[in-house]
Amino acid sequence: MIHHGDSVRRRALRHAAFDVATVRAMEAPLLRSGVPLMSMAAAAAARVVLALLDDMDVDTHEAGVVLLAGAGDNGGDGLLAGARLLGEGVAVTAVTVGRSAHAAAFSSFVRAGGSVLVLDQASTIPGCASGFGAGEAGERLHTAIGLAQDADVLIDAMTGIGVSGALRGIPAALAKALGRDGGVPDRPAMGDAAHDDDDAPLVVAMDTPSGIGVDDGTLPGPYIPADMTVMCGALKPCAMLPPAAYACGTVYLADFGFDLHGHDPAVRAMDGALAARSLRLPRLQDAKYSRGVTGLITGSTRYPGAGVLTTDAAAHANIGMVRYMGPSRVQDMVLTRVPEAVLGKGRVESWVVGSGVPSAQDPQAHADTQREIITALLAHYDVGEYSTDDPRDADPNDDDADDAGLHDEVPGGDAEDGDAPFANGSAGYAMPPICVDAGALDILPSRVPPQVVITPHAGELAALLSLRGEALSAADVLADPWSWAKRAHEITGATVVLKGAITLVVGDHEDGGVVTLVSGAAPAWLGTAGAGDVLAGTMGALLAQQDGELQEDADACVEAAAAACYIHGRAAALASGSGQRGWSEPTIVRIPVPAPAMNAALSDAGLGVGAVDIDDLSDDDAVDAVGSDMDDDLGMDEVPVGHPIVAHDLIAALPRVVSGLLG
Ligand SMILES: NC(=O)C1=CN([C@@H]2O[C@H](COP(=O)(O)OP(=O)(O)OC[C@H]3O[C@@H](n4cnc5c(N)ncnc54)[C@H](OP(=O)(O)O)[C@@H]3O)[C@@H](O)[C@H]2O)[C@@H](O)CC1
Ligand SMILES: Nc1ncnc2c1ncn2[C@@H]1O[C@H](COP(=O)(O)OP(=O)(O)O)[C@@H](O)[C@H]1O
Repeated sequence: MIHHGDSVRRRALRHAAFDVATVRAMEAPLLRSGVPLMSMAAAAAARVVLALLDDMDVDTHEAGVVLLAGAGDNGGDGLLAGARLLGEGVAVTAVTVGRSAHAAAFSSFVRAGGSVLVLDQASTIPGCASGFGAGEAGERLHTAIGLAQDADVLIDAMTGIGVSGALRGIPAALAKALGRDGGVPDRPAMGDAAHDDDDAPLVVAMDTPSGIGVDDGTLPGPYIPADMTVMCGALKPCAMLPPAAYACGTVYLADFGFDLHGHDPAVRAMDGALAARSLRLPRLQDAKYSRGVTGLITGSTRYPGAGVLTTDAAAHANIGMVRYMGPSRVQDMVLTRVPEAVLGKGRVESWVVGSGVPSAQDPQAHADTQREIITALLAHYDVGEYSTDDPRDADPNDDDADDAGLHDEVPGGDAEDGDAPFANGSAGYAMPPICVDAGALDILPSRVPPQVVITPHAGELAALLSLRGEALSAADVLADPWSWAKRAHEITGATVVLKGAITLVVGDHEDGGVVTLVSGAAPAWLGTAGAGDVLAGTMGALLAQQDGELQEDADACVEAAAAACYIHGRAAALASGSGQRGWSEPTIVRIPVPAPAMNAALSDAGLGVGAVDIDDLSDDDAVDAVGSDMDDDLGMDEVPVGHPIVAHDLIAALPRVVSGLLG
């Protein structure tokens, strides 16, 4: 729940995304009281385009802008933005893609001197050609594509939050020719990332790139990847969720003053302040045990390095001690790198299992004792079968592991004082939090409590769900990661961390339902072998320093898991020196609401609020007031590229990230 208060609201605007129904509910009171949202959106977009032209060193009087205008209010926003740009001397051509166009916005555009190219044969736009034959329609489409390709800037205002499903008809044909037919934008992440093809126009999307899944973050068909998106009023889920977030480019959020109070976001993004809440500052009376101990059953004779990386990462992520369990060769390697690691069983506040352990498909799996030990441990987290009933109603003592006598075999228990935390058949809900990674994912019990955090990448999530009856490939998961992460949480009960450039964390909400946090703090240099092992170790450390709260507080599981991802990402950023990120918070473009007298005058003139004539807003009311939070220079070329890193660079950076967040 977002509460009011200016700084809270501004942070929420940057870090909370609301679904379309909620955005419509937030805009409704403003529309009812006559606030000219469309003009404000247009002013913000025009401001961004002018700053972009300035950044490109293109004189406004020599600039060519093509605007793809749909028939709805999104097209209206674009047409009014076009009128604004015409007023600044920019040559703007509107390509109308629907049968109609927003009447008042269209007339403003034409009166401002804009050129129009109509594509729909059945167009009813006043004063424009219509009823032309199929041949001419094809020629017009061809002309529009050529114009768009030659433009300095292409404004995509075909569809916004009113889109339903994949683009069809003329918008689909344009998107196919000018953009992509599904799939993630194929661009380098680094350097002049926003624009690696000097001949193509820069694309500014109005509210959302046309054709993307606004509420679910999918790319269901043709769309035009945007270099920048000027989002109206509040972020939508597509601005945070992969793969659609990669199609939004840099996001500028036009702040209309929506009251966020009482509206739950669909998705939230991690930031440093939220991550810091999951870091435990040492207390005066602390010793190594009270700062948190993580036990690791990771690495194997086949993949020994994962034992080293997970243990080393955990030891560097703000806890008091690490315990390592694994084959003797790996133990030796761990001790060489982490001499402070304690070998063998003992009391722990969290576990990390599975990194570097062969999965069932691996020919070596049967020979690996790590799998057996992990299986025995995980049996203690088994809280029953998945059903549509509340899993917490399951009998916590109905534990097959007891029958199998596995409790005696489970590593752990307190070697120092004999007080084994889970050797008494206690309920899975009371077990220490555990990160289940890589090779342990296929031995996850059917149903586990939320303090079980699973950390699959797309391929591993597909395999996990396939074992539970969903026939799924990695490509399926990558195409709709949020749905599949939610499905995995629903089926297993675990807190799900689906790794990627934007990592999704899905878990239980304290009020019931599901909560989603995203973290995209890392540059793409993080895609390197062993990075997942470092995340698992970091996760274990974050889970260990929650003073036992995770067994009580489902929200805290999601936050601690997302904090680990964020800290891991920040470590990659620090280690690589790169300014590129999987996800960046939007720049807020503040748009003061025009004076009530102005609104009254507009109403008197019979102009519906979504149909404000651009001429009725003075510069003072809109355009000049817009730039207060936005630099003229968009700084597109100034993001440092950084350099490649290896997993150990990440580990070395972890303490500095912790200190930066706590400081
Ligand atoms: N939130 C805010 O505060 C503010 C919101 N504002 C703006 O309003 C926008 C929402 O406007 P909206 O409701 O008119 O819908 P919009 O996005 O123009 O789409 C409708 C058009 O798309 C078409 N279409 C749909 N699906 C399609 C498909 N698959 N393939 C092809 N075409 C498809 C559909 O065609 P039809 O289905 O009718 O044939 C119709 O023409 C919002 O995004 C923002 O820009 C600002 O003005 C002010 C503040
Ligand atoms: N393009 C990218 N940008 C940012 N982070 C990435 C990118 N690709 C992968 N990552 C991150 O790198 C890590 C890779 O983990 P994983 O696939 O398990 O690797 P490994 O098995 O080699 O350790 C994850 O934390 C993931 O989020």
